[in-house]
Amino acid sequence: MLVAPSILSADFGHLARDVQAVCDGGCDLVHVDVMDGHFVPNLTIGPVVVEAVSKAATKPLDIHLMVENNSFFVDLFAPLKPEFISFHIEEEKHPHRLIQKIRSLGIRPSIVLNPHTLPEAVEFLLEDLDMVLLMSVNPGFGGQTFIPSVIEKAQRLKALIEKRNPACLIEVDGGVNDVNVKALAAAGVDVVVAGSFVYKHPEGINEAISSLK
Ligand SMILES: O=C(CO)[C@@H](O)[C@H](O)COP(=O)(O)O
Repeated sequence: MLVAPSILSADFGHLARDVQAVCDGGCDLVHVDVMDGHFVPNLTIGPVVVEAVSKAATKPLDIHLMVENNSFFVDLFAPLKPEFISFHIEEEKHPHRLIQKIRSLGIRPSIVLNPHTLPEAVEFLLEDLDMVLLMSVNPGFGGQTFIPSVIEKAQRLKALIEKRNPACLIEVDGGVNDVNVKALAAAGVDVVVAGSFVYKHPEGINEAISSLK
């Protein structure tokens, strides 16, 4: 299992320290939640802060856009050369065009599905995608409770991926811990995002990451 700690649960007063800590602790990606206060009822960080994250990180960035006007935000973050940019299908009229744009910028494209969105919504985009991110909470905040129906959804998505593009990864985000990660792994999930589990683990960040792996 690849692990992408969400820096939303970091101490923003010591952001570089907390980014370095998850990288030193063995994470695979650094997950960055960009929220605009419109698509979701929360506002987080823009390119100035994400540039500081990118300088502190020794692992690739995994940027999750929770915004209106995806294309504008892709342009803002592309110069930071993240590994992935994920955008919500619920907020994009022309997802195939945006996938092509992200790839043309040398970034791996990924689409996010909210809890209610069917996995079939991305079936005919899979061959152009490197990852599909399934939300296991409603986007906008860290520390929420895992929605168990995502496990069945991951199984359905995995079957579509095996048919259309076996190289495409499945990532799950929200309320992930060392218990539900086992069912996620069995369902075919490749990457988990975890914020509070990693940053607030009583035995520390390294133990949290290794227990998810
Ligand atoms: O995108 C989001 C929330 O919108 C997530 O990345 C959360 O930040 C994950 O935090 P936990 O649920 O693991 O605390």
